[in-house]
Amino acid sequence: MVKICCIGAGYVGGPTMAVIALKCPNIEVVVVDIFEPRIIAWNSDHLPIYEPGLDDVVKQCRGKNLFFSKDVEKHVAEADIVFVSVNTPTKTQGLGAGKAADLAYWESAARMIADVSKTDKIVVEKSTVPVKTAEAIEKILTHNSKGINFQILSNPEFLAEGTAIQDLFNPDRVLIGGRETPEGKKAIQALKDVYSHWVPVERIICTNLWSAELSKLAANAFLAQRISSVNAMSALCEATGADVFQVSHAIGKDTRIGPKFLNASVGFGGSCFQKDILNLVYICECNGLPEVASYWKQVVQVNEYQKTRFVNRMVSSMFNTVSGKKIAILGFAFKKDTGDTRETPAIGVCQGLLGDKAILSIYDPQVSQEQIQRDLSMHKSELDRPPHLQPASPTAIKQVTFVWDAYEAAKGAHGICILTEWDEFKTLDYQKIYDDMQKPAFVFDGRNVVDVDKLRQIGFIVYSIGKPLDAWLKDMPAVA
Ligand SMILES: NC(=O)C1=CN([C@@H]2O[C@H](COP(=O)(O)OP(=O)(O)OC[C@H]3O[C@@H](n4cnc5c(N)ncnc54)[C@H](O)[C@@H]3O)[C@@H](O)[C@H]2O)C=CC1
Ligand SMILES: O=C(O)[C@H]1O[C@H](OP(=O)(O)OP(=O)(O)OC[C@H]2O[C@@H](n3ccc(=O)[nH]c3=O)[C@H](O)[C@@H]2O)[C@H](O)[C@@H](O)[C@@H]1O
Repeated sequence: MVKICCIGAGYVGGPTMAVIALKCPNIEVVVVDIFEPRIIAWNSDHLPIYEPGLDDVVKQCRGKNLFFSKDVEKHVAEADIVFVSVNTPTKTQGLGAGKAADLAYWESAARMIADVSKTDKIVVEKSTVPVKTAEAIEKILTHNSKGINFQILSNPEFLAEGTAIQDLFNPDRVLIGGRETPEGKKAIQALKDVYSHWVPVERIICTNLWSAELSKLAANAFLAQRISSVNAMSALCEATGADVFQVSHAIGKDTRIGPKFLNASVGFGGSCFQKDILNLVYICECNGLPEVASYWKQVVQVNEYQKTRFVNRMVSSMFNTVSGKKIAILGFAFKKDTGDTRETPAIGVCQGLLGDKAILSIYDPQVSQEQIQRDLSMHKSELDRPPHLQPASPTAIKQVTFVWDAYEAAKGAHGICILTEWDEFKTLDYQKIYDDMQKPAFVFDGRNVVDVDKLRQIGFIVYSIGKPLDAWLKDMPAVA
């Protein structure tokens, strides 16, 4: 029986390995992690991450050919294929701080693989890494290899959170990069054999190592670039009376452009877009390509601008101050159908409002109070670290309360601010909400989920990104 071990039981390692186990009953899959609470949760009825369909997949194979363990070394030693799916956050100190990927967790995993291995292994880069990482990993493995043959493959993951199971069941493509030697080709074939249990062969793309590594960074950069492009247009729409929804629809009908990823928003979030683009920027700079670097950097800068613009719009609409005013924050996760808050635009928006002394009442159906406290009180560099390296208890912020209901959040509020596109926000009883709010009552929709005309009829002053402005907002001072 082929044995797979995956180092890192996070958003990628957990779901990806669960699907491999489900689709390949003849393969034993063990997911290992140094953070014990996560392993305990994977072995319980309350999985550590919320992902539609995941519970079902895990229930079907856990204990049969899918295992979660903290015994990292034992399972790595026994495996034929070792996936490495550990954190690769942005470096916060030293050379390349603020841009380069921090490969410390990857390096320590590689050293451990070299130490404990007694048989030949295929080591698979599942984490998103800078192009040429495989070369460094190869050096670590071969310098300590005691004659063991390691083949390194790059197999970047393209799943999106909230649709991870669907994406894994039916991927647009699986990408495998490897050395172009006979041993490299054999290793590529071994991994291809795993995926071809359920992925049509024409969707399995095999390349050299560097193309696979760079394609992952490029894919995320292209996706984020589309969002920043449409968000840049949203600012122009507000200034001119055009409607960004109509503009997106019109341009998306061009088959060369396509309709996806053209939703204007308060900004993109998630653990990867920003870090991967900054990493790309750093690689360009290191390769003497400053113009290419500054092109991609602009994607992140427009994203920052969009969040600032949103906060400024809120404050200026509400008589240029939100000091002492209650604002209901609906949604904190970086997108719907996940409880993940990494790099969520909600952090920047809430911090902006708190900076102007607002009182926030936050509701999100999947994010815990503790997580929100951490996000609002801890420094970004602390949040990017693996869980076992984060401070245990965050400082509570007095101006923030947490509620488990959108109506409760909005009671007595001056304004509502929608930061995640949860479906339930589309169907709230906005008349009831309006009746319970201070007047004038404002809605700031950072995800374009509400029916603007209907809410204006109720009496709300509505700001919806990239939509023609309410007469009230037009009279307010210009925003950054
Ligand atoms: N979250 C996502 O949707 C996607 C993430 N990626 C990439 O996948 C990688 C992992 O991301 P996530 O799963 O989101 O991170 P995560 O933070 O959810 O999981 C990483 C896990 O690795 C563990 N870990 C770190 N060092 C370890 C070590 N030496 N030994 C054992 N366990 C260790 C941590 O405790 C943590 O549980 C990153 O490189 C990311 O860029 C790629 C595609 C999608
Ligand atoms: O490398 C990764 O981590 C992953 O990053 C993204 O996946 P994810 O961040 O989970 O979610 P997306 O659906 O891409 O959304 C990212 C952010 O962009 C925002 N977004 C998305 C689409 C859009 O049109 N507008 C928009 O503002 C979302 O609300 C969210 O905040 C990519 O879509 C995945 O292919 C990739 O594997």
